[in-house]
Order: sequence, then C-alpha cells, then structure tokens
Amino acid sequence: MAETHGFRIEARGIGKRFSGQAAPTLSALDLTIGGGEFVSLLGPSGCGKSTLLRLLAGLLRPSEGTIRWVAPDGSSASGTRLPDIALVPQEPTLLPWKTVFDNVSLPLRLRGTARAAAAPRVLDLLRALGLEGREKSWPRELSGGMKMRVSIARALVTEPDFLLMDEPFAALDELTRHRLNDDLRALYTQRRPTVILVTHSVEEATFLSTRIVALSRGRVAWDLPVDFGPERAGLRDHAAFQALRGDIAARLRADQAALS
Ligand SMILES: Nc1ncnc2c1ncn2[C@@H]1O[C@H](COP(=O)(O)OP(=O)(O)OP(=O)(O)O)[C@@H](O)[C@H]1O
Repeated sequence: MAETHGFRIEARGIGKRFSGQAAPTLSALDLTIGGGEFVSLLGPSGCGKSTLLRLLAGLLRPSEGTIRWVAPDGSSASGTRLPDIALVPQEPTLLPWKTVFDNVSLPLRLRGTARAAAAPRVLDLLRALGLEGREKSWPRELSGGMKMRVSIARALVTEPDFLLMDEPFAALDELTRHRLNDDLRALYTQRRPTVILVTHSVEEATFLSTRIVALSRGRVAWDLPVDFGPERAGLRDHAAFQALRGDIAARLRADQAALS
C-alpha cells in the first residue's frame, strides 16, 4: 500500500446512460475523493449510487467524462502504479469449497504469495474481525454476519488503497450491523484506506464516515463533512450525533420530496 497510498480520485463531468434508457442515470457529475477519506454515498433508490461505485471501481465505463487517479505529487496514475481497489459486494460471494482461511488468503495466493507467508496477515485480519478460531470453518457453517466479515477480511487482505462497499450490511440485523460498523470503523482508523460506502442507513453513514455525499437527479445533491474525529466508541448516544443524523435524514426527505 505504501507506494500508492494517498491517491485521490477525480471524477469530472461523469455521465452514464444505459442502453434503452430515456434519461441518463448520471449526468455532469463532479466528485473528488481524497486519500484516506471515508465517504458514504446516500440518496433515493435508483439515483445511481451503485452505478457510481461501479464506475469508480472500473467495472463500468462512463458514457461521458473522465475518472482519474491522482498521485500525491499531482501526476495521474497509470500502468503498474494504479492504486489497488477492492470491492465488497452486497452478497458475500464466498467460495463454498474453500475454508474461511483459504477464502481470505485467495487474493494473496493469486498474487503468488505462499500459503505460509500469507498466514500472519490472514490470521491477524480474522482476529480483528472477530473470526478467531474460524479459519477451518466452511462458508455453509457461518451466519450471514460472519460471512460478511469473511468477505470484508478477503477485501482487506491485500491492504487496498481503495475499499468500495455496496450496501454490505443491508441484509443484517441491527445488532450485527452495529458490531460490524464498530469493527469496520476500527479497521479504518488503524489502516486508513480510502473507503467509499453505498448505504441507505443514515445512522451507519453518520457513524462511519468523514464525509457524506448525497446523489439526486444524477449528480451530487449535497456534500457534508462529518467532524466527529477518529474515536467514535459510544458516539451513537451523543446528542451531537443524533442531531446530525436527524439533519441528514431531513435533507434526504427533502431530496425525495423534490423528485415527486
Ligand atoms: N446494467 C444496467 N442496465 C440498465 N440499467 C441499469 C443498469 N444498472 C443500473 N441501471 C439503472 O440505473 C438506475 C440507477 O441504478 P443504481 O443501481 O445505480 O441505483 P442505486 O441508487 O444504487 O439504487 P438502490 O438504492 O435502489 O440500490 C436505475 O434506473 C437502474 O435501473
């Protein structure tokens, strides 16, 4: 991670129209995300959050505009200096014929790292995500929350510069979601990847993020810093947290009302 850490991503004039669409999903969207930020993307269903995430991940090409990865010295990334991007999908998509250890170590093995050399990092991540002792389990033996932890560990094992997450906790109960939010926040504080999270949960976005970006009508509707600092244990009970959460929910309701 050291060589490419600190990259920012610059999206300029992004438009995306899928074939057969009357109106484009995204149009003239500008967004810059700096290295080390934790940005949550919010907005009404269908406003293009997942589309933007897939564009940033390089899984889709924009119909218009450019997406650039910019190094701290201002040069554009290219060739072997492209930042390392990991995507955590909504479904954990683990390989059922591989153990937890082998699922998590897979990205390292694909890069040629020997099993024994991969082990310390894999075990360290499993410990950090509350999966200690589960290395030899099979995916079918795990709960939904555990599978999602394994999926996050697998995404983090290469120490990516960019961690892109598409509603990873949507299918989980509230308690599990809180626990995973706590774990994700701790991992972010320790390792400082740039995180871009698509979510419908205002509480999750407020708790986790350093910045919230809302989309509406195919572009950025508003963009708000979240200044709670790095230590967020117990934050959910604070009046300032609840006030910001209420303010964000009100903004989203206003965006939704403007659409109808
Ligand atoms: N591959 C595709 N082909 C055609 N249309 C698509 C495709 N992917 C997305 N769309 C359309 O683009 C629009 C935005 O979809 P997208 O999934 O990005 O929204 P979203 O904000 O993530 O929604 P949600 O919050 O419901 O997940 C929708 O109208 C959707 O039907």
